Amino acid sequence: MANSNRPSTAIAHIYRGTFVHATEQTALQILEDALLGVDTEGKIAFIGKGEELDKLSQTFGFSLSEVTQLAQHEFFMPGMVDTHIHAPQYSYAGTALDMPLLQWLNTYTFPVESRFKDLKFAQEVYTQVVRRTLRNGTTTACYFATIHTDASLLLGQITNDFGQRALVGKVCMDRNNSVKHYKETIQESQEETCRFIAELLDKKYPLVKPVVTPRFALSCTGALLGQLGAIAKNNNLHIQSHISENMEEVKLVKELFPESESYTDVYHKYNLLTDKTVMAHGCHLSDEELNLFRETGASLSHCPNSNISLCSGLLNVSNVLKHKVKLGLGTDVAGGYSASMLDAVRRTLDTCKFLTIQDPEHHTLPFEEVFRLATLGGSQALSLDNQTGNFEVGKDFDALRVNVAAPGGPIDLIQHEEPKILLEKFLNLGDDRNIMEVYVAGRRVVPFTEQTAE
Ligand SMILES: Nc1nc2[nH]cnc2c(=O)[nH]1
Ligand SMILES: [Zn+2]
Repeated sequence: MANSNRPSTAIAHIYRGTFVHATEQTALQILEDALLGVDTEGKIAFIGKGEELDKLSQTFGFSLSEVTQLAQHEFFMPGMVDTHIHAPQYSYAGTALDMPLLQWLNTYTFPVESRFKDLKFAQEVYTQVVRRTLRNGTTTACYFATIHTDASLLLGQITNDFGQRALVGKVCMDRNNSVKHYKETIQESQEETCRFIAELLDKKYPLVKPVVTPRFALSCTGALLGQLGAIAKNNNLHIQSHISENMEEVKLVKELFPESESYTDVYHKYNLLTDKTVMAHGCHLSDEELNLFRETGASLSHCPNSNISLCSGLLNVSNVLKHKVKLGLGTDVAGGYSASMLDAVRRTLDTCKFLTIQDPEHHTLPFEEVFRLATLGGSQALSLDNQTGNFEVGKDFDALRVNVAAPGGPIDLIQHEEPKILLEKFLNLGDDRNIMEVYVAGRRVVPFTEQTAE
């Protein structure tokens, strides 16, 4: 018999077990013996209690045999959001960490990135980075590509093929004094950015969007920054860049843009600080600059592995949160040597502890708060929190099925642990062996399918 209250979209999957996620109100909410239904469009249709099974099955029209039951040491958590990662730099991840930022860019980064004119090389590296990040639980990634439009479009295609949610940016830079062949004229940068945006949007990939990407103030003339601000505004697009990562960089920005009051003011002047802007690092921002972030709705991406590896600085996360600036975590491959967001979680906790060692008054973040940053916080930082970030009815089902006791995995369970302890163990000790399945917008994207396998 038809149920008159039945929702119009059919239910495709129902899961029963433990769900952990963050909300606006609580950094960690644990739902034990919960039921979650995903509709045929990949959206969360309902979240209820196990005891409501009969009622829910009638309302939503599914049979009890369709319910997938999680095992004892399993839980679902939201997919993680990498708010800052350089896809081409994956080619040398884990190496070249012996220099500070500006020397590192000139010596390693620019020569490698200039090779991405070669689409075959780009295809190889971009396929590997998308596979690796997905397998490690990154359901959403905000990518820098290179200055090459066609290779950047290819990165968009690869993320779409694998089913990863992504913002993809063709890098813009019309200043480069050290590797002279790796830069554009202002006209090329502007025209190619427009071509990149138009062609990527034309593909109508459901989960992949373009992001306007000035590399950073030192790589761009004021005129280019102004044009990119206008392009973003006219097309209502996301913006990403770097800010205040290292002291030498901050000093040079002051010299290059003497008319601006601060590094943040440089971007603000050129309309690059909006509620769809994410800036990486921000280690050396003043409180006034953080206020400007809050006022404009721009967010920060905290990239602790990179900040430590390149000796750039230590971001005071508590101070950023105190200023109510939106904050997510980023791997910043390859300044950060790990492409795993679990590493970003751990390095975030380490950085807080370094600050507490320096000043015992410094408030160390609980792991629950860092869990929130890696999931909901990241989605907010990318202004994608109406689609992803936690388990709310109406959002897309972006999720990791975690088995803390996965056979052959890195975690030994000695006692009968409660869900909060299982999550803490996974965040501190787990790896991709514990991530049994990854879902993006309701579609299972890990394990890889025949189409996405090598
Ligand atoms: N970490 C990092 N900082 C940057 N600032 C400008 N470009 C880069 C980059 O590629 N990596
Ligand atoms: Zn970066």
